[in-house]
Amino acid sequence: MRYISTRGQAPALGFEDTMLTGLARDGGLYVPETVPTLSADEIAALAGRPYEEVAVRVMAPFVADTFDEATLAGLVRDAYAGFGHAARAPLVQLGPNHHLLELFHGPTLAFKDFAMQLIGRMFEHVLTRRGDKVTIVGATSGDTGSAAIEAFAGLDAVDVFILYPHGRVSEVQRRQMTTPEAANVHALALTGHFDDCQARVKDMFNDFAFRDRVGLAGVNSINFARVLAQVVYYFTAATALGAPHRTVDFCVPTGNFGDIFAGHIAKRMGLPIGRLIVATNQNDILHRALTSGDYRVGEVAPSISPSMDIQVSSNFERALHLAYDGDGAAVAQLMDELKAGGFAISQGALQALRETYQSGRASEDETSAAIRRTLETTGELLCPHSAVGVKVAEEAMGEAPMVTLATAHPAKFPDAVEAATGIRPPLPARMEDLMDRRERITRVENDLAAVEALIDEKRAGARAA
Ligand SMILES: Cc1ncc(COP(=O)(O)O)c(C=O)c1O
Ligand SMILES: N[C@@H](CCOP(=O)(O)O)C(=O)O
Repeated sequence: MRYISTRGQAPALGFEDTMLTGLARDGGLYVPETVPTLSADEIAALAGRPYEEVAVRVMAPFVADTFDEATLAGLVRDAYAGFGHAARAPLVQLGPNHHLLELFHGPTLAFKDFAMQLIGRMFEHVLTRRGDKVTIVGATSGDTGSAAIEAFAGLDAVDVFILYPHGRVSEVQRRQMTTPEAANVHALALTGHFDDCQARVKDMFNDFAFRDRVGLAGVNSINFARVLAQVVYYFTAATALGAPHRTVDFCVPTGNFGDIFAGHIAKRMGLPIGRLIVATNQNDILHRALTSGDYRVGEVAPSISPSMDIQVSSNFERALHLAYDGDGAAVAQLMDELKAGGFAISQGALQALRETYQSGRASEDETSAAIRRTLETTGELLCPHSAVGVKVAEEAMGEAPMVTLATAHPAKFPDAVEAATGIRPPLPARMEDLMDRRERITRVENDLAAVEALIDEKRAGARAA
């Protein structure tokens, strides 16, 4: 399996180097050159199987040059052993044809744990074999960062630096990042919003001198390994609802477009997904782009679903690469235009996108109302991101069963949930002292040189200790 850059100018790589490389050297994102398919019989055989078994069946063809099946199975088993639900990603019925896929039973209470718990182990395995060490940099609007810090804390072969937007994540998210004591993990509070954090991370990858000197690696969905691990739950959910004999729709709370792009990969593998519905909050650039064909960046407006407060949606580049039939030069041109504020999607590419994606948005009031309504009608307490998904899904219901992804636990966003319902969701017992733990807060300006200097300083400090 070879992976190629969406911009067509970087060398093709195998899985191992794709995972360790992060951003392609031409600024693009790695995607599989061809997507392996599963036959209808192979998909049918996944129904009712344990999550770990489905994970191995789905991922093995993508990673075969790096992990044999037995090794992959071991990593997968260990990755999900700490999840708080035997099904790992249980389905809960919300209505006659509407199901919620609960993706928040991992250690940091968000869907990011599905990928991060696994790639933490993949990195450790590969780096130990190579005798190598890397510096991971990541950008977070709250959940990627906490999941990465949990997954990589204490590993000898990695230093981790996570940029989060100062004052724009929930207190639980911030404390999950700032209270771990392991010396190799660092949360840096950047003055700005998530797009600034993500832009500085990409700048660091594009600063080849810095990149090569510190051995830069990424764990955002820049890294295709992240997306791959998220493909699995589309299979467990759809087969539980009758696939491959029935088509299933998915509604996905969306920001950086990684989770929904994982659904696109599942569809290309042969899973009969009807519609992939992009659900955005008031930062609705993706909804506007799919509706009008114009992808134009506006101000990031803070919302009660802060993890989706994103305007420059990284993985949309991967969807564009497919929609432009793999034309790297066309994608590179659009990304250049994006630097000046936005771009128009060609008619052909827009049509191709709309064959897979539909979209909707939820305002702040609609999100709160969805939390309240869902509690009253089903007893399920939603986080605000999942509520955005439920609201959009309810408006888009069709003939096929609908699965809305519940991307985080309500206890990560207690203020928004309490404001909507009067109920303040408690943290699980193992985290109940989170609010009493000591925080390490490091501020940094939104400036590439300042961020790189801070990372250099902390790495030097760690080496001296
Ligand atoms: C809770 C939650 N929901 C939804 C999203 C959006 O997912 P994606 O960025 O993959 O579109 C995020 C951020 O990634 C998130 O943390
Ligand atoms: N919502 C995310 C933003 C980063 O997304 P990623 O999937 O590219 O890591 C977060 O919680 O950090």
